[in-house]
Amino acid sequence: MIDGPSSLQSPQGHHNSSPKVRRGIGLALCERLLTEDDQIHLCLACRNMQRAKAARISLLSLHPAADISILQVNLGSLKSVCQAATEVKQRYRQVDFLYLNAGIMPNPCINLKVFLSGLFSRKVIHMFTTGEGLLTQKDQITDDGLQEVFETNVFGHFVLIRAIEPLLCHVDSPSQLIWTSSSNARKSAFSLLDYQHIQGQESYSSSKYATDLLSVALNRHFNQQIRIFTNSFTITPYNGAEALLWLFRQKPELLDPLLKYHSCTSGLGNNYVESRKMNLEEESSELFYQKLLELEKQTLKKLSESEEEYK
Ligand SMILES: NC(=O)C1=CN([C@@H]2O[C@H](COP(=O)(O)OP(=O)(O)OC[C@H]3O[C@@H](n4cnc5c(N)ncnc54)[C@H](OP(=O)(O)O)[C@@H]3O)[C@@H](O)[C@H]2O)C=CC1
Ligand SMILES: CC(C)=CCC[C@@H](C)[C@H]1CC[C@H]2C3=C(CC[C@]12C)[C@@]1(C)CCC(=O)[C@@H](C)[C@@H]1CC3
Repeated sequence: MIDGPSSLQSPQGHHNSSPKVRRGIGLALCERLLTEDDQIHLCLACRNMQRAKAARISLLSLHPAADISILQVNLGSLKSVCQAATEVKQRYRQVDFLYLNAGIMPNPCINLKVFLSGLFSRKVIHMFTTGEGLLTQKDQITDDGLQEVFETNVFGHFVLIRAIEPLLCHVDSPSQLIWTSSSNARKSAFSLLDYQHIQGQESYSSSKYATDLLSVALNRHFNQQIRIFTNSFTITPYNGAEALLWLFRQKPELLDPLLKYHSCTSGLGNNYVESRKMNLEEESSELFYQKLLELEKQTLKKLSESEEEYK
């Protein structure tokens, strides 16, 4: 099984030999999965090996008998994604659960006007749970020539899924693909004509809506995977992992691919999962899927040509 990257960081943010564990949803999920069943094999796919090792040590301190391995992957680099996929195919015959957890929101900037008017309106709870229209981000371009938020949150995952497809599609024991979206996903922030969100300033909202769209198309094409979402601004990573853990226990064939599963916390602090219909059309999901197949073809060709040049 592969988990999304763990969230670990040294106290000052730079990497040293013993980084402090920064607890994100990925690590909280691993802890909860092992508490549920410590016989599973966990593979932590992380971009930073120091943090991955520290995450492994932290998990082993709680579950000494656990079987945990690590793998390097930077989702913002197609070369790294392809190398990771090759490594996965060498190591495993099947992946039962693929949790796609990594997601970035670089340089967030709060719109104070929207925040203050939201604070004194009836939409205050909606604002705090979805952050709708509250934040803008400054995106940048990766070495692959793609928008960083799009490549990290969407395209890197997409290429990885497709590259390890043979390990996911076993007829007798289908795999589950669980992809973390957000309640910040917004249709109006996304455009099929600008799916990388080059022109706007809400790349995070756009990328999470793209995740929702893709999950529907992936489900249609593979019919074995499911998609998930972590709701609202999570008070703790433990709460944020609620829906992810709940999905671990579900039979995928009983889940509706047009629903999103939200991790929620009540006023009394109890966690629960709520499903809500996604605001999307299946035709758009298919169109987007086809566009990504085309982009994958182009970018992988460019990558292999540049690798040939360096030989
Ligand atoms: N926190 C919240 O309120 C909510 C979060 N979400 C979503 O949940 C997911 C996890 O969020 P959370 O735990 O809060 O966030 P964190 O920032 O704590 O964790 C995100 C993880 O993604 C990893 N990552 C970032 N970029 C890359 C990359 N290029 N390649 C590989 N891994 C990468 C980071 O690795 P590294 O340790 O190297 O930085 C980090 O471990 C995200 O997808 C987020 O969008 C959704 C709704 C609400
Ligand atoms: C300036 C003061 C006093 C408060 C600002 C609060 C915001 C920083 C905060 C309110 C709602 C939050 C939120 C998110 C980020 C931080 C807020 C805007 C997210 C956008 C984080 C990532 C997600 O995926 C969303 C679900 C969150 C929605 C709510």
